[in-house]
Amino acid sequence: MNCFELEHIDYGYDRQPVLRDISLALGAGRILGLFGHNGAGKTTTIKLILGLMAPDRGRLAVLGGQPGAPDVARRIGYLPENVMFYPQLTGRETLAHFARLKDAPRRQVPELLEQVGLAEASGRRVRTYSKGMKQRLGLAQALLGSPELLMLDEPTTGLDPVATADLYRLLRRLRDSGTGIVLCSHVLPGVEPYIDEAAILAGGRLVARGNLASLRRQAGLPVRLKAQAPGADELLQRLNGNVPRLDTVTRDSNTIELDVRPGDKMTAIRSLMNSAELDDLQIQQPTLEDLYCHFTGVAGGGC
Ligand SMILES: Nc1ncnc2c1ncn2[C@@H]1O[C@H](COP(=O)(O)OP(=O)(O)OP(=O)(O)O)[C@@H](O)[C@H]1O
Repeated sequence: MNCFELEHIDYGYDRQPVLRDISLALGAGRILGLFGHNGAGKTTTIKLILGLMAPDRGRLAVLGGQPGAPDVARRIGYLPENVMFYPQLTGRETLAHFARLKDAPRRQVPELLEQVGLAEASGRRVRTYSKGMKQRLGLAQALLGSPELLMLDEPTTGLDPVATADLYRLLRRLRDSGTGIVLCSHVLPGVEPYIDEAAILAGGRLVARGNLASLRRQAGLPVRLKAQAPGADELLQRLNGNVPRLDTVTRDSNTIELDVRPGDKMTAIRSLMNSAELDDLQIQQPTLEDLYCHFTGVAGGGC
């Protein structure tokens, strides 16, 4: 069973279209990165999955049922973009309050506070928490009830690099235990190793979706090769004889740096490896940021 299935969804606020013809599904035990500029419709997509509003057109199934139905809603964890708490409650009291609302086991309260690194601060009032601590408390709240589908809207906001890495490791563990996760963000650096697939929204449409390998195939962006050799000139000449289309070349006396088309990559690598002088070779595939810029650019947005 998929965590959710959206088929040809349209949605607009006050008849202003925001989402158009969105089809997207998430399987159990997968992490989907949902990306788009500010206002692209990421939060709106999440709210439709939560059942907070109904699509104008299209079919939407969540955890095999109707979005918003009580037996579906209690199996979903959600971290909103701007998480709000009662400032006078402690972290522990806050989580206990949400556990009651969600009908989640009380024993999860200390376990989750420990898991998000707030065990020591759990007796402090939330008004004394930093932004990152509030964000972690929000994450603990989303994890109450061991959700089958976890949706996180900009979860790294306010987190320092160590806390961000901790969050991604935690998400990986949850994914490995079968949770489907949507990671919604306009912050791309660092997220690439942790997602199984990406969906890119631009202009209200889903302009790309798939795993990174398939997005790279679809985009056909050049692969960058960086080679170091004492006779870089000679290396370049040999390469020019073997690789039909080099897009760009920059070099100094010991380095050549060039972009080759994906189909020419292996020919270029073999040619470089055949050189006895080659000291070092680095291969840089297009990054998630490159792919994002490509697909939003094609849709008329750009980076
Ligand atoms: N309650 C609302 N009433 C009217 N328009 C809205 C409402 N909520 C969102 N919008 C509009 O819908 C569009 C999509 O907003 P949404 O919040 O889904 O984008 P987002 O991709 O999550 O953006 P961000 O990265 O800034 O959070 C925007 O143009 C926004 O102004």
